[in-house]
Amino acid sequence: MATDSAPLKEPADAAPPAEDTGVEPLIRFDKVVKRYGSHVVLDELDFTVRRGEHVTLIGPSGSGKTTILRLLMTLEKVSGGVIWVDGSPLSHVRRPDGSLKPAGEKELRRARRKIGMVFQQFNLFPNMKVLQNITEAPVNVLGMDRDEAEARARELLDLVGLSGKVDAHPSQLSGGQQQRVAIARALAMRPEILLLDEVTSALDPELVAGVLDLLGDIARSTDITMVCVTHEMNFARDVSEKVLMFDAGRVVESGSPEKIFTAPEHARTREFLNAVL
Ligand SMILES: Nc1ncnc2c1ncn2[C@@H]1O[C@H](COP(=O)(O)OP(=O)(O)OP(=O)(O)O)[C@@H](O)[C@H]1O
Repeated sequence: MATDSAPLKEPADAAPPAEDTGVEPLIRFDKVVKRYGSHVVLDELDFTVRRGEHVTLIGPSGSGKTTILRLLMTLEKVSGGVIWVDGSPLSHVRRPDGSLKPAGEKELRRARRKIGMVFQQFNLFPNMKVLQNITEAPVNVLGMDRDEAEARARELLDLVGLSGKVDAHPSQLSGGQQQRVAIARALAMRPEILLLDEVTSALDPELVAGVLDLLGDIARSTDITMVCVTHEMNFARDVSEKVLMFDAGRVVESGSPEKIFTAPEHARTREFLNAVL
């Protein structure tokens, strides 16, 4: 992974600005900048996600959607601005005087526990059986009792329709089944936020609908907050309450799926949707 050597800008204000509604959003990007060398990928990006909301990020290739998820997963560090999660800075820690400084690896690891991510390429541990893939992080990161972790893993495998595959290795599963295990693995950490990064892009076409149906069921039956990057516009329409259209590292338009897909206001949104729909 390339590292970003650009110095971190100190945020001017250590308190998150209040929402219009008076309710602090679960996620707030506050003038977030991400640079790779001189390439500015996110340009003073502001957006919020409410608790329990399902938000889809759309936009052309290279507009910064995956970067946003990687920043939220603390796999990357911001070059400027602050990411707030549940009223606390994700990207920073508070000094005793209330000012903020960039978070170190330890704080980032702690922050990561609230957030689960499912990747395009599944990223399962190939040498571990399905059950161990799911119990590994709860046991070793959260310190959960192994029996409890296994009981939870079996419940989750039931939820994703794979209770018969407890002892299989990932290589013995189809792509769709591997992605279901990856979803169970993310949920095993009981995250408040689930990040989905083009989770069906690597699947054979006949497996896509099953995985999307499962995610739709999870969205409807839990109170988890979801941020999805997807090229599946029907999924975005069915599952999300808010769609954010990105271009060149900024939100050019946001709104309900109905508004974005049927009456987009911005020319870039219309161009993008004409190309993908
Ligand atoms: N580790 C890295 N080092 C250098 N540049 C990077 C790195 N990661 C991403 N980029 C650049 O950042 C920009 C945004 O990438 P990102 O993957 O976030 O876009 P995206 O909107 O998710 O695109 P896509 O829809 O194609 O996945 C791209 O120009 C990409 O080349």
